[in-house]
Amino acid sequence: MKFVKMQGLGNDFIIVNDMEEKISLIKEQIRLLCDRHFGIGADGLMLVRPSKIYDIKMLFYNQDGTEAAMCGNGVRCFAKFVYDKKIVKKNQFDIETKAGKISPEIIDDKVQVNMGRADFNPQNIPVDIEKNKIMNEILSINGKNIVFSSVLVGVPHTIIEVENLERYPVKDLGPLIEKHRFFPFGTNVNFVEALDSKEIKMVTWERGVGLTLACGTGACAVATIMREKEKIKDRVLIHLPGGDLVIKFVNEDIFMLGPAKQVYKGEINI
Ligand SMILES: N[C@@H](CCC[C@H](N)C(=O)O)C(=O)O
Repeated sequence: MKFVKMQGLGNDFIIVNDMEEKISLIKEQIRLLCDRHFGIGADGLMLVRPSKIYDIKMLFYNQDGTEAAMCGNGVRCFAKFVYDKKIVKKNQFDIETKAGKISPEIIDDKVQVNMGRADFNPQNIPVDIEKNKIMNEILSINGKNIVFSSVLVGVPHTIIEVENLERYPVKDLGPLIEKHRFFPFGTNVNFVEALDSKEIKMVTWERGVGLTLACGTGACAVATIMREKEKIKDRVLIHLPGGDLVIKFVNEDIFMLGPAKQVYKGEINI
């Protein structure tokens, strides 16, 4: 199988042009391909498929082989891949994903993506709490009360504001919150330190992966919740361990701007 390895802020992906490869991968194969010791190594894998409704279709799988509806850093890499390989021959186009239409624009070595609107409806996220919005709710873990907010940006995200990101037990709490009973399909968990009204520092414990260097949908979710709390306005610079993303709002649409780079290409027996 031919593949390309790409990364967006260190969130790394295997991309397979399935219009040429025509493969069907089972969960265990995806897990093995993403394994950093026994496979290629990646946070996720994407398949390029033809679309009947938009310019191209993206299928996304996490490192553990589970499918996710969307991936923000992934979609930038995917867009750069299909544009560079001339699979799509225009610099602004529409991608069919399981989270609906996602519209990227290639701007030099960066990709700006219209990620659509965030969904606050707890039934859609989903979160098992009977409220209209999940803002500043409390969950208890090991006797510790944690204040959280949740939103759907293609995939479920939970946001926890902390005073000092470096000192917060992200690795201990991340997996416990990811699988907390409030979240029937699990959740990505974003730990956030607000620097001021224009800059935010964050780190994400990703559902189906663990700690990653960056999360694009996570950055959009964090910006959405911080805007809802009136802590930021319509534009914010987000610092993630792998680098920076700019998130801005045009009306209620979320735009994400960031890099996407090919690391190498190769061939592997599956
Ligand atoms: N890395 C991603 C999110 C990928 C999906 C996520 N792990 C999930 O299962 O929801 C991003 O950049 O958005």
